[in-house]
Amino acid sequence: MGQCTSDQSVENREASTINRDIDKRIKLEQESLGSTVKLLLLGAGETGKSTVLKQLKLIHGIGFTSDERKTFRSAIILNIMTCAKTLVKAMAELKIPYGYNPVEDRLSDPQRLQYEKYTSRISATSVDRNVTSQTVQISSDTRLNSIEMDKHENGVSEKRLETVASITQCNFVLENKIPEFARLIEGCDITFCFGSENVVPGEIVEAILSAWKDSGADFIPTDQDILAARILTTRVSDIKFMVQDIQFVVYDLGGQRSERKKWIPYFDSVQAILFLVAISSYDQVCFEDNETNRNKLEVSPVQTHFPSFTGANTFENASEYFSRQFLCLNKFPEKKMYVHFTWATDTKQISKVLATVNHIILSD
Ligand SMILES: Nc1nc2c(ncn2[C@@H]2O[C@H](COP(=O)(O)OP(=O)(O)OP(=O)(O)O)[C@@H](O)[C@H]2O)c(=O)[nH]1
Ligand SMILES: [Mg+2]
Repeated sequence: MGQCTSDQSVENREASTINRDIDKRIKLEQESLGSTVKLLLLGAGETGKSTVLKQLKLIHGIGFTSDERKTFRSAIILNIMTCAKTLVKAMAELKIPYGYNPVEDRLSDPQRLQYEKYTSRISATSVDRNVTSQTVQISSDTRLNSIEMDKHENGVSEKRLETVASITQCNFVLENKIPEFARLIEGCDITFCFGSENVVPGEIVEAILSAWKDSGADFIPTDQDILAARILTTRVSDIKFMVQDIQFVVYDLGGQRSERKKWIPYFDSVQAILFLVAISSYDQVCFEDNETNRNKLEVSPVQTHFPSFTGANTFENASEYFSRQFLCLNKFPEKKMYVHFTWATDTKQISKVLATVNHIILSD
């Protein structure tokens, strides 16, 4: 009995020490939460939320670990291959020859516009839905090794199409297929074909393929390559950083329809929501590059998709119109809404916007 009592008092003492520790931790967390600014990155899929999170890592000096770079490397290769599949299909359907040079070989205007429209949709339609943070992986699978490459083929061939299709249909990257893939699309003007606004812009595809030829599997993506990489978010990730002695925590949530049910628990004690919209997706064309934009606005006038838009079909008018559409949705005038136009993949531009956002939050 005596033994029992003494055991109980030891247990009680231990329990109360643990309780005290827990209370202390909760108090500390509450104190630190008091000076924490919580932000959510929300918006539909492929609007640039994860890109902004990557930018925050760069801007606040956190950067990417070598494991992260390896994951992005796999994602980039898979992105390129998936885009290439669409590209090769488009070239076949529109009868655009390999070796096509957009400057010297003028396509007929309707053919060119149709092609531009087709390739500008690559980002929206052809990204492999299986490229998620969980599934990106490299495999040296040799099942497809027997594919015979038609290296010296000129012009579009069924065989070439089939080869790209088989290389890209797997849910993982066949690393040993990269050099073959590089040869396969050697005949087309990659920069033009991929454009500057697709999931992986042409310049990056070109750089990656040439790096691959030079360094084989040693290719490590740069920060800019990583900003262009597309990995669909299925896991919430966050980043913490300090601004003027205040801790910011930013959550990146998946924007695909199936992911949006995960948003609800994150609304507690949120200071601001950064809601991202891809302005180009009014019909899946790009707004960022002035020259291309203006061409594409001609192909796909805003009024066709938004009949209430009555202004001249210009970039400025359309931007102003979309901004008004969003501001009108605010049902709570005491809650302020600010609209910023930016390009999430451009670190300089995005850091200016984020500085303004921080300023607004801290002065409220
Ligand atoms: N051209 C252009 N591309 C962008 C921009 N922002 C993001 N991208 C690209 O668009 C693709 C999708 O961007 P993400 O940041 O992964 O999109 P997300 O909103 O996180 O998408 P989910 O995770 O599915 O919700 C990536 O390949 C980015 O590089 C932009 O402002 N301009
Ligand atoms: Mg994302």
